[in-house]
Amino acid sequence: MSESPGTPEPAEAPSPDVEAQAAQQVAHARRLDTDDPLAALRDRFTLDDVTYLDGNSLGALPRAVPGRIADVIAREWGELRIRSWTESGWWTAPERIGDKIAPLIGAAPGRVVVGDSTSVNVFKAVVGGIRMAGKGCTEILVDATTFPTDGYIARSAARMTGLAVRPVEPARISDEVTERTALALVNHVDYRTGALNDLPGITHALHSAGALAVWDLCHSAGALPVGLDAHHVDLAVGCTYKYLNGGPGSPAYLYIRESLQNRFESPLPGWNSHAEPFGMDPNYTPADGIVRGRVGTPDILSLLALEAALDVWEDVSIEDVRTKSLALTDFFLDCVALYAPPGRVRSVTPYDHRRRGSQVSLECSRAGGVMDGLIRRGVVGDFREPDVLRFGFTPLYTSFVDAERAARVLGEVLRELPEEQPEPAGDGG
Ligand SMILES: Cc1ncc(COP(=O)(O)O)c(C=O)c1O
Ligand SMILES: Nc1c(O)cccc1C(=O)C[C@H](N)C(=O)O
Repeated sequence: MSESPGTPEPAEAPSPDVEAQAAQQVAHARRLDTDDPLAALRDRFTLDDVTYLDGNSLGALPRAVPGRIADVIAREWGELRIRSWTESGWWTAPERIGDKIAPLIGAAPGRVVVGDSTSVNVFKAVVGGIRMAGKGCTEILVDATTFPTDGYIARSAARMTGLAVRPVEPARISDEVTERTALALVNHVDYRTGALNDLPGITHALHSAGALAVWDLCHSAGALPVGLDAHHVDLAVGCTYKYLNGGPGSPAYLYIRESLQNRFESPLPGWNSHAEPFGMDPNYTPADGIVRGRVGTPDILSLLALEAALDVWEDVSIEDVRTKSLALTDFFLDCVALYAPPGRVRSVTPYDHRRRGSQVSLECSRAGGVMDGLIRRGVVGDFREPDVLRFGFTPLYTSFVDAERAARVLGEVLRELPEEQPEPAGDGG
């Protein structure tokens, strides 16, 4: 113990014992990479010497994207110009690319449409869901731990439709839902802790009370099986710039359960969702099916970059991705336990596989400074207020060597940046 409170203790060097164990861990990581059936996919991404563990915020660049976008710009836009809406398939891209995402989230073709941001799709899903709910409904439930944008949009949607909003922890939703609940909006994986919520169980409980289930898949799509159709989810949204690697600001998607599609009344009924968009009818008639989820002219460059990014998934099973994700996060947690000075970090990500997404979040004092130190040494994760270090594992390109290196460098940074000491207690006078 330090003799003078408030004075940081000198950094401790790792013991020779830890160094020997580290050599063993490196060898183990190499073996795991050699045996990894997904290892070859890493070459399909542009990566460098940096250990990139921030794919849960912005996925890495798939190598196929720049060439595809160069062709879209030079040929489809530069030469074909307006003809590309039909000849290059621009007009139908939102549904076509929706069908490419569909198998990754357990949806049949015709249930996913791509376009707009996640926030805009949350608005469509929540208002569209409220419009389909029973007449006596007076409230919606919102995941109390949600990424903030969902909460902001849900509160605005509720105000517009005259319903109340009740924040509820995901684990309590099944007990809190009542016959007055129109729907619940829940994050599948918590952005801060990486905890995986029980989509089948919560969806079932909502349905038993007559409410709809609306899921935000931003932190699960592309990292683990979702099973939207199998679990009868009503509506879902998600972004494509994290584990789907679509690029900064790539368009989000909306899923509508097949049996609800022709009851879905969009709160943003733009001309692209009209049954006859070129009829120029002043009266609105919604298109059949998932096309109803569209709004206005799609962002073609981003949409086609996403389409090229999704080619990486050809022949990849989401179950294999999940197996690797759990192995990576297990291995990282083991390495952190070995390298981090005792008591300096605490995982807020569940150890139970059934409750874990594809990131590890470590609570740590001076987390912002610790993440700066990691980034300076070439390990990129991120920091979320007030004290969480996040490390995202993208099984398509993250290796076990990455996981070991990140934990080892974390140990070094923690030893160099001693814990904040509590203020000395005053004498009360
Ligand atoms: C769960 C969740 N929902 C929504 C968003 C963002 O929404 P948008 O794509 O509109 O920025 C994020 C991340 O930015 C998120 O983590
Ligand atoms: N969407 C982002 C952006 O436009 C800039 C920076 C970060 C993001 C993110 O995706 C943040 C992310 N959803 C999170 O979990 O914190």
